[in-house]
Amino acid sequence: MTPGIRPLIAGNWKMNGTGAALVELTAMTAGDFAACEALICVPATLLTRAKGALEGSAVQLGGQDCHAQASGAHTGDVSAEMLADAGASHVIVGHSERRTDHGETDAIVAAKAEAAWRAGLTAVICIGETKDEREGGETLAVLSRQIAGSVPKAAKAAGTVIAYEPVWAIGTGLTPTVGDVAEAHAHIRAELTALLGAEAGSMRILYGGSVKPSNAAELLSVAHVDGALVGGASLKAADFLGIVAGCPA
Ligand SMILES: O=C[C@H](O)COP(=O)(O)O
Repeated sequence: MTPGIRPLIAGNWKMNGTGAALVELTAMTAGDFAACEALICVPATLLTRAKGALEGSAVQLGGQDCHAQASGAHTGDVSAEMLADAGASHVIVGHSERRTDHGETDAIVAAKAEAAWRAGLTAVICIGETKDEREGGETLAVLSRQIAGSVPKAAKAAGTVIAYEPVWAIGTGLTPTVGDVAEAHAHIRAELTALLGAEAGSMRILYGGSVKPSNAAELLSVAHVDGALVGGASLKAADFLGIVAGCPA
């Protein structure tokens, strides 16, 4: 936690969910969000129906990626403006699965963050080291490089969230030690401050990678951990709300 920052618990459904999954969203709306903000990033095919399911609730809606351009000949892509039109308030950019599966570079991620702001969306910019990079002692250097390349200098706390996701912790059940999380988040805050100045002090830094109800409270108690980006455990309302319950009161 960072004093003065309200935590954000963000779910990322990845390529999961058809209309039948909307019952989980409806169930999430009954949660107690007194201690945090909540966000669910659904597949693009579900955005409009998810907007309906979340109507009137505190749970915000996000997309999982956007193209850097507003429109044009980019078959299969979705622009930030389209996400906003469908009811999204946030979009994830630079998730490691996009960086790996689609060859997204830091420069592409930065362009997507700027596209998100152009459309009035909050950009959730993902960074994180691979297993090989960690074992090679390169974690902090990788984070520095990704921040320098993926976070535009115009980033404002109101429209930007940083998500630290060690790639080797995603979907594996493995998590870094609390000490390792604390070191990484403190380093990210320092690098953001060097890049953005005072604006960085109120920018949320989320932790992602095998967050579940049983470890949420411990992870969320670490300094500079201002919420979580949750994959698998965001697919079921009971698990997601169990993580929300881990937010310090
Ligand atoms: O975007 C979410 C992350 O990739 C974490 O996924 P996970 O919670 O399934 O490990």
